[in-house]
Amino acid sequence: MAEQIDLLLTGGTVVTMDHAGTILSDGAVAVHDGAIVAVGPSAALAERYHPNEVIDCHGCAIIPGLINGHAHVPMSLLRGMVADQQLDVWLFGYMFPVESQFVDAEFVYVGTLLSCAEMLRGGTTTFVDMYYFEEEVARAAEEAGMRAICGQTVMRLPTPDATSFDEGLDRSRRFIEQWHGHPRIIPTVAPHAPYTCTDRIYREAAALCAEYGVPLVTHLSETAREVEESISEREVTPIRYAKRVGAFDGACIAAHCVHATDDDMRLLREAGVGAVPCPTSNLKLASGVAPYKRMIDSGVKVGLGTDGPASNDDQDMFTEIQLAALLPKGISGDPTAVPARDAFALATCWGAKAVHLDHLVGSIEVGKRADLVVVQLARLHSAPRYTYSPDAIYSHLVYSARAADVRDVLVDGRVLVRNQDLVSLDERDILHRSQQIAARIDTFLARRERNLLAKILAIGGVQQDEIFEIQVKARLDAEAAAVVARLINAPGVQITKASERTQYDTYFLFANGERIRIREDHRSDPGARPQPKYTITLIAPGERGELPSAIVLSRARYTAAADHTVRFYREYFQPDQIAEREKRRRRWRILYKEHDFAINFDNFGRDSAPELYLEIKSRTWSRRDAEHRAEIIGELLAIAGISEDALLKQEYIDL
Ligand SMILES: CSC[C@H]1O[C@@H](n2cnc3c(O)ncnc32)[C@H](O)[C@@H]1O
Ligand SMILES: [Zn+2]
Repeated sequence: MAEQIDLLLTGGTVVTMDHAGTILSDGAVAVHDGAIVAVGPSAALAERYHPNEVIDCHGCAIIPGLINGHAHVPMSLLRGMVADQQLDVWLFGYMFPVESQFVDAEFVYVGTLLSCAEMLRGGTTTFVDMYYFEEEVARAAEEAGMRAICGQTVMRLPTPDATSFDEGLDRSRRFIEQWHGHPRIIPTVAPHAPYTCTDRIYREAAALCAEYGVPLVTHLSETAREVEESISEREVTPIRYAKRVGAFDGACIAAHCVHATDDDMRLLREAGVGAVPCPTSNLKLASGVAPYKRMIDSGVKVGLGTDGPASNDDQDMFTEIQLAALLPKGISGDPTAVPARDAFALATCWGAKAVHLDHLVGSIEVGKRADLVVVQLARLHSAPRYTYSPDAIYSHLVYSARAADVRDVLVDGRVLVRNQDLVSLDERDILHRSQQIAARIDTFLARRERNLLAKILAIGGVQQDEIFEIQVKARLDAEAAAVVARLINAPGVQITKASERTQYDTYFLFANGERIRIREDHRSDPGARPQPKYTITLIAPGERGELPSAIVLSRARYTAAADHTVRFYREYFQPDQIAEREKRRRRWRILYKEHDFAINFDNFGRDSAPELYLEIKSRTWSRRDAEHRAEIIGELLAIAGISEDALLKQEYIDL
């Protein structure tokens, strides 16, 4: 008598991705209680089973559900927000500031629903995520019916859901406890990357993963710069560093590994770490092309991911598979480098190993969960079909199939997409809610992009010094030393501090008159700090008035420590013009008539042809006080013997 089962998919080309590479041309898959109970010829299974439901798969391939090994699914709401930037500008200039303003539980929930809808329609059934408010990712993935490893992100910087790492770790523990044991959702913790984490963060995250037997998720060796900085700061590559701080003690999923060295690959293989490059994102952020072939050949468990939709910009695993097949060919000149079958394995059986879920998914085999995808084969862009070679189906799936060819999707035997319609999610409602959130971000960015101060504030650490700066400048001649000596030795002048420094200034000039100065300040006087000091200052034109004697009163300067490179700031602010100045400066801080002033003796020239200037400056919060100080500066000029016609009105950058 025929056995009663839940479901039979029949009449399709079954691409099992099992160890033997079995392909059944008129094949069927029997599903019961969420698991695959038989795989075989359609006729045989039709005889053996009495299914409650039959899905006719003629003209289609039945493939294992695709595995997206690295994603930030809520970031679908940031898709298309900024493009064509390097990783640091993209991340520190746009993602982090916008996330800190807008990412909350609702953002994460709606963004995840949007991604789940997109992924399901494109044949992805499992994804590995790392983001904030990860309990909302888990909730949305659960509602969508998908399988997911959900990593609660931790780092040393404050995040949208935690003000410190300790708070983030507590949150991760609560999240893991809440979801641990769920049949499809694996909760875990995800230290963001070596450059945003400390040894302690990795060690404590690894200990938490060990306690619950869940994989640790992280980013490693995504860009060449990351590797260079890791070597110069820690003397090891990010991958060796991750091993040193315990990230590989249990199961680990390492996103990207684009710049993994041969030694790194050995470490990854020995520790059984899953390496998950993200071809589109790695190209779009110009991070590079992962060494797919060398990683595969050296026995590393390799998977594939989309990365977040803000750097991809879609979550179509068919594109990633195609790129993983094409890129190594283009780079090596060897068309056999990563054959279609291997590329397809990266998103199925090998991908499952890379995310440590190969006991459940990744191939169509008896005993595995019924995560299955039905792909139409006879579309305009993929017709006709050849069958003389067993490999032709891989070529078809890798080079011509697209996400839009996916017809039906099952996870755990439950149909989630039927005839290209989402069963578990309300597509129209998700699109509406997504656009509402994006509209708020759009307004915020439109304002911010027009406002340099807001842009500086967005990257953090700014002191809002809205002050009056009173300053006067004079060009000095051969008598310069005598002029300065007269000034600093004058009766009533008390020197409080003296220093010598070389300053390298880069000015960004904007059409509206605003300026940004990035200063590298090296002190050379005895006892000075050995490290240069980097500052970024916004000099807004603000209210600018001139007092007697060419004394300039400017308002609104905002200064912060400059944590990024000049290149970062250039790409982030996109100035209309750039100018550079180098000067040697002797500076005396003096007290005169109970007010403090800075006397700067500046040399822009070479020793053989010095270009000498004297600057007298002071700062205050009050306009009235500024005017009073301007009068005192007039007295100091008289003491120095500087006549009115030696005074300059311009800033150095304008001279
Ligand atoms: C770990 S998710 C949280 C955090 O990571 C940022 N992010 C997204 N994609 C990348 C990437 O490719 N490299 C580094 N960081 C990335 C995202 O904006 C979130 O803030
Ligand atoms: Zn990522």
